[in-house]
Amino acid sequence: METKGCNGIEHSNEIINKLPKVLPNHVTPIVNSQQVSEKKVLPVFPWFAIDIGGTLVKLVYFEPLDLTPDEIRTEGEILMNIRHYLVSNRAYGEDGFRDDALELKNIRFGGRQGNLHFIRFPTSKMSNFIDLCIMKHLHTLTFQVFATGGGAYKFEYDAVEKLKLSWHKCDELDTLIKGLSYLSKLNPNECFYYEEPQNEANPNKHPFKFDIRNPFLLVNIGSGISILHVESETSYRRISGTSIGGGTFLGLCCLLTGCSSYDEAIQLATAGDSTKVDKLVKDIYGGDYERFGLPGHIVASSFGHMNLSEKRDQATIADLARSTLVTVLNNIGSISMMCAQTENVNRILFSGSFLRINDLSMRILAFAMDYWSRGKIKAIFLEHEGYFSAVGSLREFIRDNDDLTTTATTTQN
Ligand SMILES: Nc1ncnc2c1ncn2[C@@H]1O[C@H](COP(=O)(O)OP(=O)(O)O)[C@@H](O)[C@H]1O
Ligand SMILES: CC(C)(COP(=O)(O)O)[C@@H](O)C(=O)NCCC(=O)O
Repeated sequence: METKGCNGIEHSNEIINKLPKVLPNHVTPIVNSQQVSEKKVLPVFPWFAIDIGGTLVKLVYFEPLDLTPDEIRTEGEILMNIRHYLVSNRAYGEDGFRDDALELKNIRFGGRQGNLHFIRFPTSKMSNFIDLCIMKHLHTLTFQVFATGGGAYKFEYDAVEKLKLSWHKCDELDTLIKGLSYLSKLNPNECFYYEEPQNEANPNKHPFKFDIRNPFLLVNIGSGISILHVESETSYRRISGTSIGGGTFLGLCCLLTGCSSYDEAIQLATAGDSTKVDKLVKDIYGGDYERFGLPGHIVASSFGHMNLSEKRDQATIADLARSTLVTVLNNIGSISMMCAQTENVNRILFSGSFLRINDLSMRILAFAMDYWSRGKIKAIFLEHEGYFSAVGSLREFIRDNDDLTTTATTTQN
């Protein structure tokens, strides 16, 4: 027999059988034995946090490796069940995935030793996920959940009324910086840049030694885009934003090419040629527009060829996908550049799941920042792309304020 799974997809019984059976509710909130220092009382396990975004739900789970005999007795069964299902699988039905390449092994988190796991599934399946939790009593594994992203608000009623959870909402931009602060210190390879972004075969990727104490621009490319001027770990302003983001790329690609997933859209874009679709400066000038420093190879008009039927006939779906990507990137690039210049910063960090499996976009952005700033502004990218808010939320859960002693100061643009 097949059963509706985590994301509304079919699970085989084999997987369902691995799911935890009804387990006692964790009725004790933040108490317990995990006293790592005299001052710090940590919550009971399991430790996880959720970021419910406009497109993707990101879930992080900390798997402890240093359980005390006491914890094994009280929490061991629950953790074994989670291990069985979450940690030993890479896919959960058709839509849920554990990004095992991103797993951080044997790290120190909140004074404990363990592995940090990264899991995602589409937000459109969130209701199915809640139903699955009810059906399989998954919500009884924990007492409280720390949630961030717009869905922390949107799904609050369901979480509280249907799952009977103590639901703690965290702001997605506060947690974004909190997560970035933690991972960039923990992981020496977290931040990186391309020395030769135009060299497709070897763009020369290097780790970037990032110091969060110097001001920088953080451009979070999710469904839409938020642009933050971060002055330190405890102070930032959301200076701008644009609705033309990752959701726009994916939505337009689905419309124009008939593709049905982000991975497919990126594959198409990688194979395509945007110059078949976009009108370049040289298509208009026959060469460069020298007087104002516009080289012939840059795009004068995105999709500018598509008014002509013969050009439309020549353009493949891959070309359309590539042009959609380049259009979105040109917009992100020019807004980011303007913001960096206005705010007088020379580092732009790009985060968000739009950059997942998207080396092409990172190279395009890196080249554009370098070219238009004449080498003054550096584009920096992040290995854990869209997971920072979830990690920041997990830090909120364990009240890890080692490097963020107060809630960040924020100002709306
Ligand atoms: N598996 C995926 N499914 C859908 N979109 C994806 C996927 N992987 C990457 N993306 C891209 O990431 C964007 C969402 O980024 P994310 O940072 O998770 O934002 P949000 O928090 O709004 O969900 C999508 O709009 C899409 O461009
Ligand atoms: C509303 C949002 C903060 C939600 O975050 P997301 O789920 O897209 O990561 C973001 O989509 C955004 O900043 N949009 C741009 C809105 C604007 O400034 O025009």
